[in-house]
Amino acid sequence: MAQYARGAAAVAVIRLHNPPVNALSLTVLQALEDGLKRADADPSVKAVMICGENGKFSAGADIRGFSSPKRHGVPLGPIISLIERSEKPVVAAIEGIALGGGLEVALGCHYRIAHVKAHMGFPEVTIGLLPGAEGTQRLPRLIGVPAALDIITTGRHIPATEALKLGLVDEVVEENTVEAAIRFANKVIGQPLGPRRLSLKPVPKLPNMEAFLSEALVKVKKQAHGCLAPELCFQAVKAATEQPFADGVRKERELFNILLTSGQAQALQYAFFAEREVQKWTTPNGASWKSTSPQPIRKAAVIGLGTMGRGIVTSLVKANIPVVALEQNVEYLNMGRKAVMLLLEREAMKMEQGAQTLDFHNPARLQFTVDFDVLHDVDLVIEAVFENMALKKEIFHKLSRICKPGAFLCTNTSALNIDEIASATSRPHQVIGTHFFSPAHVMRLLEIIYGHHTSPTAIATAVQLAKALKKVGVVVGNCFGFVGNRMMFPYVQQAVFLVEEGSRPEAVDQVLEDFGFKIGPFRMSDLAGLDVGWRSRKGQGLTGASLPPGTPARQRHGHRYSPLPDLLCENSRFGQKTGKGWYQYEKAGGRTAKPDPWLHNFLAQYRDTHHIKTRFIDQEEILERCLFSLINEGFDILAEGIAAGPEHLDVIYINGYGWPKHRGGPMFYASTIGLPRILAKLQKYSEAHPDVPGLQPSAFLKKLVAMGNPPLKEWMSYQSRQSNKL
Ligand SMILES: C/C=C(\C)C(=O)SCCNC(=O)CCNC(=O)[C@H](O)C(C)(C)COP(=O)(O)OP(=O)(O)OC[C@H]1O[C@@H](n2cnc3c(N)ncnc32)[C@H](O)[C@@H]1OP(=O)(O)O
Repeated sequence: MAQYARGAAAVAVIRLHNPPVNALSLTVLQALEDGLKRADADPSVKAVMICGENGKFSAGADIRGFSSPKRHGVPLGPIISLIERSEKPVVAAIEGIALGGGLEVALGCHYRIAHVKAHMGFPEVTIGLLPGAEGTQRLPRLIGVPAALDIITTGRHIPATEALKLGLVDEVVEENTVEAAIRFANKVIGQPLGPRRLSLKPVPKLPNMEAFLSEALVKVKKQAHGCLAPELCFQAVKAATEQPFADGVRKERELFNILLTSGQAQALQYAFFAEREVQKWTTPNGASWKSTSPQPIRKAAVIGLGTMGRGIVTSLVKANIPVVALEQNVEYLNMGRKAVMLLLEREAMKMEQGAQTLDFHNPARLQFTVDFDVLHDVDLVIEAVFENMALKKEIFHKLSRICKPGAFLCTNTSALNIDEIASATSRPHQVIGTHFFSPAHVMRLLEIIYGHHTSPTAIATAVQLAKALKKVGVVVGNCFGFVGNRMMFPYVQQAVFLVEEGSRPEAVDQVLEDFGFKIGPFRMSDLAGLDVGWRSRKGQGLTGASLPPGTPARQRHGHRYSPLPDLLCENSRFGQKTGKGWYQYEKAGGRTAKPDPWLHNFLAQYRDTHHIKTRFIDQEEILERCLFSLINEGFDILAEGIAAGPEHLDVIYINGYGWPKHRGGPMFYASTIGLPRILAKLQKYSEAHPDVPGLQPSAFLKKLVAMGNPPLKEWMSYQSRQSNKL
């Protein structure tokens, strides 16, 4: 609701009230409208001030309302017009946040006063919509087209200081914003309101508007990766430059309705709530976020300053957590220190532009050492050495001797068994997996893996750490590859099989990039380094010296196997770092992938050698075999209780694996395709390839189809009460 009260002297106060973020539900809007009418009708009221309860102006429309079958339009626009038409000055007092419809309310007001710590923005684009309560028409009139386009098409939040520079707010205050706004309202009583009504203002002209808009459109499309909302946001702002306000509003409404019914909005809104849902972690044995408090992390350590360790140190420093960075010898330490300092300098430059500072020259905040004993007083250690079980166990054994009793011991691994690592310590309950994604100071995902003995406190602390690092932490169970990589294995395997059968890396990548992945599986393998998987396969005895003599080239343990990635490595083609992999690059370390005739010849010879009849493979088969095998693995993961729900898999894929967010994650995508169709296609492909287990439909998928294809929210109620395999 919105509370109406009389402020000092002649100012009426309307306070938006809908915890926790004062979302503009229908009740709030009704109360806002009633408050405005009451103030208008009361001759003793000379000005109105609108603010929000609990130090937050408003996070905008109630997002859940967009998927409600009853709601299709936005009733907010007419209320904003009502505010703007008021004959009494209306002042917005912006504290905390004014987002989406919240900012649109503020734009309807004649004046805006913001607290210095407040943030504003139009994040609608991130949930597949556009500012549909006349925001696309008012903002360019207030701050000009370039700034408005940037804010509306990116959805970024801007701090109050930037808002002041742009002219979005009239004043920024450090004191009590509500009191400042009431004082301000008293001062402007009686001043003409015409110039303050944004709908009456012309959009500021640019000398080269047409050229500016064409360039801006190219940029917007390039960054959209198939997402519709940024381009429609652009179209709405463009309409403001071409049409009078009322026609622009009509265009905005038309574009808004296209987005609302596009399916992408639903997917993005699902992703918004899924990200919040996974914070409320639970484990199959009943531990949960509700009953567990995290321990404070006042000091942390990182072991290993390779690519991952460097990014993790940078993340911790950015989060203001004092860090000890440890390497095995002085030579590696110096290399690592240089690389970390470079990363931090770059980050500091970015942060200074946003008026924040980064303190990393102070040894009390960042210390480099080769001495394990220095770790005696840290609260948490993140081991980030390369994937070698023996080495990790040796390190954990040492840590369990040196670290203080309460310290948590985290391992940054992408696949190794957390329990085996924990078994090397005397405190397995404090051991937990923290799988960072590269580059670790950029990527948002942190996969948090609990082992058999991991305590709920260790989980809660790792989740809290993720939050402090501004990452999204997803808690999952322990199995080979955990959730993300386990689902990735069949996907990459299918991509390689498709190339064996007649496709080309560039054709497979193109299909998946057209689907919306930032990067296809072959480009991704080249980027990550083909030697990483090669080392892992050698460790598993799938290739290399430990392979028993006489093992068929294309079979392992009775299942189909492709030696193609191993053969590339044997030819020293490790991907970007060597300038050759599935593609060729301009030089070692180059980034521009070009199809490689050498590889095409090599594939032709390979197929001849193994008597594989080359066939044409269409886009549908490429897409379905890659995606449906990944989704199929997801159903097994859910059935085993490795993840608490499909949202977890989706959040992992969106934030760690470049899955297009506007498709809502693999499991949401499966729900939109329909499980019966996925099952039928998997059945078809597994009949054609009976030696590929990844194509054999998961029992849980079959069960859900048999239960009538229930909505995603209900899937887990059909999972038998089976805890994960540990
Ligand atoms: C046309 C379209 C119009 C007019 C619109 O206004 S569309 C909505 C535009 N606004 C947004 O997209 C804002 C979305 N919210 C956020 O970005 C963040 O929640 C926040 C910056 C406002 C606060 O972040 P934080 O402090 O980290 O808290 P949470 O994100 O965890 O949120 C707290 C709970 O509030 C729920 N929430 C937040 N915003 C909305 C909203 N607009 N509608 C409905 N519910 C909202 C959020 O889900 C959290 O609740 P739980 O999930 O924990 O139950």
